[in-house]
Amino acid sequence: MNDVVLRLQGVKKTYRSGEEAALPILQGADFALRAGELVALVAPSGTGKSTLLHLAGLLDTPDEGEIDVCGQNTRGLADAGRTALRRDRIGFVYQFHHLLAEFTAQENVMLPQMIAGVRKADARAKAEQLLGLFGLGHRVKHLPGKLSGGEQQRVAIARALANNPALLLADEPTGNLDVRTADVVFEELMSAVRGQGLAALIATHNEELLTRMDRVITLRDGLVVER
Ligand SMILES: Nc1ncnc2c1ncn2[C@@H]1O[C@H](COP(=O)(O)OP(=O)(O)OP(=O)(O)O)[C@@H](O)[C@H]1O
Repeated sequence: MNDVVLRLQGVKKTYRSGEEAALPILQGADFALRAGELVALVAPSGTGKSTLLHLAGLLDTPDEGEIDVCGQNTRGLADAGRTALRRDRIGFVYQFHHLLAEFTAQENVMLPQMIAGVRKADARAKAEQLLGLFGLGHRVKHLPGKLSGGEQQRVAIARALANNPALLLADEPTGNLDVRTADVVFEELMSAVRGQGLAALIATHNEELLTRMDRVITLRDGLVVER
């Protein structure tokens, strides 16, 4: 069985803007992530962590190289195909929660499901189940502005898991929280990922959490290397 959920081969990405010198970030990156694997991406600021996550999440396209998600090659995939693959297979968690302020916690978790065509009652039940998993059963009707930072980030994680993705990508998911809350939320994120057998690639600066990951990778000279 091919259980590789994400594969990058020879991925290159250079930023070019106007008169400025071209900025080569990824220069032939290779990486494979298997189902059930939890991998940390730890690298100095500006070396391309977000770039790598955006490419893996099909939010941007490489200049060269191949990116496969769940065995599907994404080169030449039209926008609609990329959007569908992203919606159905990939969950994203960012440093800042990006919840919709005018929707309740529950509605925020329902939304991606309804976009994917899930019936409203089922989306609501799934949202309740996920929010319960993150200890927010009593907060489902709250607007994001009425939740603490840690609670907001838990809702964002629940939203990322709502469509049962095969791949979770997280960019400093607890970077905006105080140390103690960050540890608790990170722990919950990891147990949800493990519980659902997902593959996860998580960019983090938190060295203490790394012992609980399966592998740690870094970026060196535009390449992915094991740390
Ligand atoms: N859209 C863009 N256009 C031009 N340059 C960009 C663009 N996005 C990122 N960069 C530059 O590419 C480099 C890598 O950025 P990236 O955000 O991937 O780094 P990072 O490792 O995630 O950094 P940090 O840890 O600080 O978030 C940086 O120097 C950044 O300024």
